[in-house]
Amino acid sequence: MSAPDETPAVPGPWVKICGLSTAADVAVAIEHGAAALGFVLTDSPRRISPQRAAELVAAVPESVASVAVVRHEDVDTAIDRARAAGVGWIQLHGQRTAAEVRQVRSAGFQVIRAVRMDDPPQMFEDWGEQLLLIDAAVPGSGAAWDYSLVREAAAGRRWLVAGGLDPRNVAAALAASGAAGADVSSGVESSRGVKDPQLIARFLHAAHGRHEAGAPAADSPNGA
Ligand SMILES: O=C(O)c1ccccc1N[C@@H]1O[C@H](COP(=O)(O)O)[C@@H](O)[C@H]1O
Repeated sequence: MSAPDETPAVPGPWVKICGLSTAADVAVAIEHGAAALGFVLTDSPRRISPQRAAELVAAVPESVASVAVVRHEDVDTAIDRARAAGVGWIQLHGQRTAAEVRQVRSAGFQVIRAVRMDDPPQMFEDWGEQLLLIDAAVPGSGAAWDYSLVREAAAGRRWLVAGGLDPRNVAAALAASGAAGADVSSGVESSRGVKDPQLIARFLHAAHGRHEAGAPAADSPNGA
């Protein structure tokens, strides 16, 4: 379980790879510098059981945050699933309240609270979560948006940009938005719900501004 009091100190942006379901993809994400790994415990093509998540989390070092992703579940259910998965973090999507964030924190979890880029500015205020996550207007759609639009509203917050990111646009999205990190699911998949290890590696390298000699450019299709 990884549940530090603050977001782990990693050099560069804090990058989360979401929707992992295989040990091989977990290993690639860790090897290439992911700060956090997301396990989807809610309705999604990427959904896995808490028990499967626990098997994967067992191989995640303390320095990397393991995150249970939930959406419509009530907080008690989210906490039960996260405990069964052995994660230290819960990513809360859906309509949430500050009281729910406090309840999850009181249960011992770090919190990523997801909001939409077109939410009213008060939704970007600090409700006690470790990180805010600002997603597309249609969360999980994989659609890119103008990441600069929330720069002012989110200034002063420690937040992750998400929605439609891929190896080609993540560096520009980080620069335009002022976000402390990025979160991705669709943009590192070869088909819906199927992660591509090469895209995971390219995404992490691009987000961290690493362009190793011999590595295919991140701004070409599929990095090829
Ligand atoms: O990844 C999912 O299937 C998912 C399901 C339910 C809630 C959130 C989910 N993922 C999060 O969605 C955003 C955007 O992802 P994408 O890169 O546009 O596909 C991201 O924060 C994921 O953590």
